[in-house]
Amino acid sequence: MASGQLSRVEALACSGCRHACHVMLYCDTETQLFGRIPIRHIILMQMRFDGLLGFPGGLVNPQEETLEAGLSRELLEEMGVALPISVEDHVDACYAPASTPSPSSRLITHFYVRKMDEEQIREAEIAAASTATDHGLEVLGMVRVPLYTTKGGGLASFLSHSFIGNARSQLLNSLLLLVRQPWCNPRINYVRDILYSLRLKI
Ligand SMILES: O=c1[nH]cnc2c1ncn2[C@H]1C[C@H](O)[C@@H](COP(=O)(O)OP(=O)(O)O)O1
Repeated sequence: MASGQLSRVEALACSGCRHACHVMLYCDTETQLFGRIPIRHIILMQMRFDGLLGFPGGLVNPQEETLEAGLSRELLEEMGVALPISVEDHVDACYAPASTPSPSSRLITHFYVRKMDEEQIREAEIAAASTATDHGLEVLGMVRVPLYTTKGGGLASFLSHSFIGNARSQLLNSLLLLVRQPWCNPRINYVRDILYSLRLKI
């Protein structure tokens, strides 16, 4: 485990720590941009009220509910859909940079990754812009991550925006996990190629 990272159990053992849970929802897709650029995956992020990009989710109090139940509750508010999140979807927990001198009140950010069907992703996008109570308030809109390069743009441009907390590294680490899955289609090596071409440390 990399330094600063915690297991779910270690994170929950921190008495007094605050916990934030966020999730990367994604699916495979056959659709092509301009009918020729494969999109391959739809990965959902959101434009937050503060103008920063992040993943759906929020603060959870483990004294009152499980991390996963709290994350599902946040998803209902932000995306208008009740998506069950399980412990198996938990991929990472780490301390957020300290904003207070007291280590016991530090924020731990938990990250989940959940694969869905394309139909479910599309339904969630529609609900997020229609029935979600946070729409236009805490959440200005869902955005898809462009997983390709275009002349002067694509993933590189997306990554040059401002992200909340460690959301940018959560995205990059998840992309790398995605390409390392044994079941992964070799086509997906394009992600590794893109990250190399961006000279990102991977
Ligand atoms: O996407 C994220 N990745 C990592 N950390 C994040 C992300 N979004 C927010 N955060 C951090 C920074 C925030 O202060 C806390 C709480 O998150 P937030 O979503 O703003 O919580 P509420 O909706 O206010 O419950 O987590």
